[in-house]
Amino acid sequence: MTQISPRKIRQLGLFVFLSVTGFLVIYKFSSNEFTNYDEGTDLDAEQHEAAHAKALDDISSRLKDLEIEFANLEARVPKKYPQIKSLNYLERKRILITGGAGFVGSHLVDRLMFQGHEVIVVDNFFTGRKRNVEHWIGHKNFELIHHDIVNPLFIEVDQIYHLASPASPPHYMLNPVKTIKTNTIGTINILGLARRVHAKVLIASTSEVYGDPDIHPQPETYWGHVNPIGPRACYDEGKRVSETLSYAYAKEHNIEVRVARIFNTYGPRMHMNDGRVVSNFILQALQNDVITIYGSGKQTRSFQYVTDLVDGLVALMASNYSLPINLGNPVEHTINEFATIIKDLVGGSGKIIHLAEVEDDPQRRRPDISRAKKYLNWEPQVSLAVGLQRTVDYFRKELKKFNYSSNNKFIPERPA
Ligand SMILES: O=c1ccn([C@@H]2O[C@H](COP(=O)(O)OP(=O)(O)O[C@H]3OC[C@@H](O)[C@H](O)[C@H]3O)[C@@H](O)[C@H]2O)c(=O)[nH]1
Repeated sequence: MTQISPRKIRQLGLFVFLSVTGFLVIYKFSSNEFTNYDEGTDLDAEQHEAAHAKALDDISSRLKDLEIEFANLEARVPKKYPQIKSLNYLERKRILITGGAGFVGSHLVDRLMFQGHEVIVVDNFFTGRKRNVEHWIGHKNFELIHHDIVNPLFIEVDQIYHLASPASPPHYMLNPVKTIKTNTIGTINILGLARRVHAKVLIASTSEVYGDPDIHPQPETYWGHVNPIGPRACYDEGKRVSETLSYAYAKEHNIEVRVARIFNTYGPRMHMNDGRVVSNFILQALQNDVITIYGSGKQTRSFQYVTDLVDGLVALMASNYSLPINLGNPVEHTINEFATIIKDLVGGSGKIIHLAEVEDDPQRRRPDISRAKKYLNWEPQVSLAVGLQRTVDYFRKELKKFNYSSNNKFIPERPA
């Protein structure tokens, strides 16, 4: 497409503006004449009004045409993109990210785009959002496809990061059958694609495969303690099948798979409606609302900042290590402690309260990251204090946008 400079666009805008104004002046002038002439004739008022209405219709349809023309011209103004590395033909890869418009996916998109690769995002926008990747839309290295991976996909790629699935408990519990389909049929479709085009594939699994663990911290060799018919089963069993499928395809069809078991992750671009503990507590504190702990608050979690996870995912894809690898931050906190950390960081006058506990809520969770350290030379770099501050800043801005369009308080989501 021909590129037009912003200066030329401004000139064209001015031209359109002058044309419309000129048109209106001429119309006014001629309609006065018409009225004057009219006074001296037998034209009745009805004809007179009809003539005016027609002229107005003509003007408004011409204005619409000009608006469309102007929008087309605007679309041709080259967009400013973040600076990316330039890779030669051999180094540059075509990389598919399923769920690439989601929270984690979009940060991975940024990383791979900055590295100079071609990135194709596939998302059904169930929990992903266009605005997470909008800064790349139109870039020659970037493509966004609205597609649900429950349906097969036919494209040519070198690598696939398979991240598509709702990850927050209230979201994956909302439509459990769909969550199972995404993690089973969706994974089959992705592994089938990897097989056809000989792509290396990384499957995003989860710490939830360990269920409510009776081994602590959790090494990858632990087989887990999962309730197969509980409310979380659609996700944790779905991900377990996803892992099983990966190794079955690797064995039977000789494809290269990588499996990341992702522990609790937080950071900017989490949805305000995410419903997980980090976004809920921050949003509650920012709005001087009560901070809602589910159950006793003695359950523990270990939180990793999203860019640390992205480092781990990219290192895992690049590695030769094919068994599952935990990616998480081993610094562990009770949810009670975490509520106090957020309250101290954000301030806010809301009390910390306890609500009913969530069914099958894992009581302890902390990754053993010896494998990641040994095989990927990876460990988290961003402290909780730094990561949380960035996340609080992000949600503060999001709330401002929300309050701009609504005067209501934002109420974070809860599991059903
Ligand atoms: O408002 C809240 C939200 C959550 N919680 C509690 O905080 C803890 C963490 O809950 P979250 O919803 O953030 O996340 P969970 O650890 O239950 O699940 C997560 O685990 C790992 C990831 O792979 C998944 O994305 C997600 O399923 C739980 O004990 C939960 O009950 C609260 O006390 N209050």
